[in-house]
Amino acid sequence: MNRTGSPVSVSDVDIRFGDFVAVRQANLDIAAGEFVCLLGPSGCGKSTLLNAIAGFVTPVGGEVTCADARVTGPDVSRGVVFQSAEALFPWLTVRQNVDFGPRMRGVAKAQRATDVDRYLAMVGLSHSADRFPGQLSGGMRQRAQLARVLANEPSVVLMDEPFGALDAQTRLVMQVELDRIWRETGATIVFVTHDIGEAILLGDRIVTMTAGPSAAIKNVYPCDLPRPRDLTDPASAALFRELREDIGAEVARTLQAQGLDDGHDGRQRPIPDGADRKARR
Ligand SMILES: Nc1ncnc2c1ncn2[C@@H]1O[C@H](COP(=O)(O)OP(=O)(O)OP(=O)(O)O)[C@@H](O)[C@H]1O
Repeated sequence: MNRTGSPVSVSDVDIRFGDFVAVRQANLDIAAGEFVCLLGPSGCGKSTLLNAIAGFVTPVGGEVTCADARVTGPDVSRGVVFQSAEALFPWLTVRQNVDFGPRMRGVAKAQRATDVDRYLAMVGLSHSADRFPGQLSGGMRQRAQLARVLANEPSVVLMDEPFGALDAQTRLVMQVELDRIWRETGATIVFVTHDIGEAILLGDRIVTMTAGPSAAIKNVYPCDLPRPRDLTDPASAALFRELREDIGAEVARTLQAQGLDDGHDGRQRPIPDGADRKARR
């Protein structure tokens, strides 16, 4: 990739949908080349904040800047990888999907061929270049989506639960691969997830959000554990517990607001004696 990562700045951002306040007063400075994970309970506003950075959603207050330029709409310099691989064009092969952006941008054919081969190799899809998306597994489709985004040489890659629909084993492989690809490209990555382990495996910083409506940035956890990371090492396990308490408190607030409070506070409780034990086996 020719471009290096760009810094992103979210300043006093308020986002509304009609009367509904989705995000309020969000502030976050992301350094060039940093990997930041946005973590929070379902429906809190992670995707909404990511969409504001992408330029799909316009804040009603504050601003988002990328490389010091105000974000006013989508741009190829900020590539988005979605959870659903339906973002791929089903009528094009993997190679044609990856080639699409550079072709639209008028990159010369010979250059495109070299670049597309490079990105397909980077995501481990060289052998499937001539297959159609419908002929790929879920993990392969997400690799293809990532290659298609990288082919546009973005300085910022925005990922919205990209591995959320994958089985646990494939997800683990993809997390390791993404860690490697991020280091190879130097892109800034903002990654939305509700999976605490995934955030610890990937993030330089983990940003938690409060439950919505009016979601706010709650805490920022620096994570400088050596890579590749191991969730079973004591430092990771301690961070996992801290994050579980943080997110658990927000889940409890959501349940309370919905009148569904079960006393859940993010802490592990002992398994009660009796019949309940059977249900948990
Ligand atoms: N286009 C929209 N119009 C109206 N409300 C919206 C719109 N997009 C999102 N919302 C609302 O904003 C809130 C935040 O949604 P968002 O998708 O950002 O949450 P999330 O944290 O990404 O959730 P999940 O983890 O379940 O994907 C939700 O209450 C949602 O219903």
